Amino acid sequence: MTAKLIDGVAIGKQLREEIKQGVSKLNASGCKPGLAVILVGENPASQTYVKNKEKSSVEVGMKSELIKLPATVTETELLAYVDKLNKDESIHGILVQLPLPKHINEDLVIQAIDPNKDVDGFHPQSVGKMMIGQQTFLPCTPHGIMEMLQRTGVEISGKHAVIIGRSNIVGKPMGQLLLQKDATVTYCHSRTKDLVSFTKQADILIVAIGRAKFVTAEHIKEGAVVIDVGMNRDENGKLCGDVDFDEAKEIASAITPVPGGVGPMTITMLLKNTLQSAQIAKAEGKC
Ligand SMILES: NC(=O)C1=CN([C@@H]2O[C@H](COP(=O)(O)OP(=O)(O)OC[C@H]3O[C@@H](n4cnc5c(N)ncnc54)[C@H](OP(=O)(O)O)[C@@H]3O)[C@@H](O)[C@H]2O)C=CC1
Ligand SMILES: Nc1nc(=O)c2c([nH]1)NC[C@@H]1CN(c3ccc(C(=O)N[C@@H](CCC(=O)O)C(=O)O)cc3)C=[N+]21
Repeated sequence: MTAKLIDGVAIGKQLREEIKQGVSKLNASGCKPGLAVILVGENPASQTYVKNKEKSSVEVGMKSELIKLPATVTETELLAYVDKLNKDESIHGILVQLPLPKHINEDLVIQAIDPNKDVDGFHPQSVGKMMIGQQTFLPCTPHGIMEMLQRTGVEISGKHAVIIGRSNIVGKPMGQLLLQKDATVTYCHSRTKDLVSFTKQADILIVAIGRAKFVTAEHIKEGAVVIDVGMNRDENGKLCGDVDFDEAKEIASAITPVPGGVGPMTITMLLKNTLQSAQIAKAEGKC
């Protein structure tokens, strides 16, 4: 069996067309949605993602502001930048690229972001609202995955979704969103014993670990839908996911590639959240 490819670029493109129309409507009324990204340090991978975010936001007609700070920036200085962006009426979305250097308390920085501008959906208020199903900004990667599943016609209700990874930015919220759509959810992580026994039961397998080609044929049930969140380099320095794509595609019914799967959807959802934030500001007479 050869799996159907879930094309994040194509699905993202469709969505970005819709976003572009929303942005141009706002622009015509004199309100330009603005996204600010704070990047601390010189991590080359982070720089690529941040560049992609900047390029994409400009493509849909938004204002994009990149604030690059040295790895030596103090927590106090960083918090002052966040505060300035909180007060800046031309900015509707604030994203602080993670991870931050060890001398900075990540939780403190995330909590400092105005929840109304928390387009990453990482603020405790956003997380809490998501948990109880209230309207809020949803974290971009899991939200993008839900869009991909829905737009591919994958049935979620009653299915067993198994997630490998329990980070605050991917694994944990992923489980919540699937649960809200009536999946039965299992979380696996580094302490899980006999991982294969769980993954083999998955109708939908979401992999967010950060280890190149960790998931192989033996983990996957025939006909499963496999979503690969991983962003790694293989032994030749080539970008690859957490799933061994060549093996998995013979067993799965549908699968996301890396690159070209979850990554582009993450950025698309960031744009969607920023547009939504600007629309709310507009309705409140603040844009
Ligand atoms: N495409 C995109 O848009 C995005 C891609 N990513 C990529 O996704 C991957 C995961 O990111 P993130 O969630 O932030 O990563 P984290 O490092 O924060 O979390 C990794 C998770 O995987 C679990 N894990 C690690 N090793 C194993 C193992 N051998 N068996 C089972 N579970 C394991 C960890 O378990 P434990 O909790 O026990 O330590 C942890 O819960 C990375 O490659 C990252 O680059 C991330 C965000 C967005
Ligand atoms: N505050 C915060 N929010 C994030 O959303 C966030 C973060 N920090 N830190 C890092 C992770 C990672 N992440 C990615 C986004 C896009 C691609 C992406 O566009 N990937 C392309 C390829 C990129 C390339 O060519 O290197 C693809 O998969 O096709 C990947 C990874 C967002 N993250």
